[in-house]
Amino acid sequence: MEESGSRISALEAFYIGQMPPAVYYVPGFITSAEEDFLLQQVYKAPKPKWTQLSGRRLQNWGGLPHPRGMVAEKLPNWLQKYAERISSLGAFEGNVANHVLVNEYRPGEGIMPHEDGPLYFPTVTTISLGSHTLLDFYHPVSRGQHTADEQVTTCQMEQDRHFLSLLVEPRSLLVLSGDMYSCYLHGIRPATSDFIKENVANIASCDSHYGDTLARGTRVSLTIRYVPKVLRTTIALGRRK
Ligand SMILES: O=C(O)CCC(=O)C(=O)O
Ligand SMILES: [Fe+2]
Repeated sequence: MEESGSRISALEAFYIGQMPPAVYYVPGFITSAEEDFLLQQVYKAPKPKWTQLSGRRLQNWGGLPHPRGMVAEKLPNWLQKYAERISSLGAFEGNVANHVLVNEYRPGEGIMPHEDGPLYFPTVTTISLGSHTLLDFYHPVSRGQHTADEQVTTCQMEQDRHFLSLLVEPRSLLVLSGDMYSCYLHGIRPATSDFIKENVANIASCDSHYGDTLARGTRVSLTIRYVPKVLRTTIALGRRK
């Protein structure tokens, strides 16, 4: 489908204003039956497929992104279906997502503020399963020259750089592109519950309200992306006649 500038026209009805461009939040993107099925597939994966990190564990599907190019592996059908469905909305400018990270966070776990970096096409799409979470956005630490004065130091502290959050509910699709991908950091605090404050930019699209406290359960996220640089290592074999 058409995309104009950094906006994704098929998702325009789900655009979240009052934030830097561009955030799209689609509640109920998948059904409960699809959610159950996807969770079953995630937990069916062989144990070595999991990588344990401090604060979460993950599965990598599609190959390992690398500056010289990713040795691509075919996505399993249960992920390919969603890679195609999301790509057909125009999320990757006509390309089809070829990489999925599955992250599992138990209550109290999270992910440090980070940027997703240059190995991916600068749009990230996330389906959430099992529980909500609160995704926090941060201004980057300024790279300008500073004297070691106390006020500057304070402004660089994590809580001062946090400017907005998004509530991501189970079964939702979140799409971040443009400046929201390239200019800011995102992270998830290692908390067991979330208090919904005025800085939750998409609250009008959610089932919850300001002032609610939401207990976290185990959340599994599917982060579906497009890695443009792929090594075509299988071509020689494929051409043999
Ligand atoms: O679980 C999420 O929604 C965020 C995951 C994330 O930021 C990442 O994998 O880069
Ligand atoms: Fe990320």
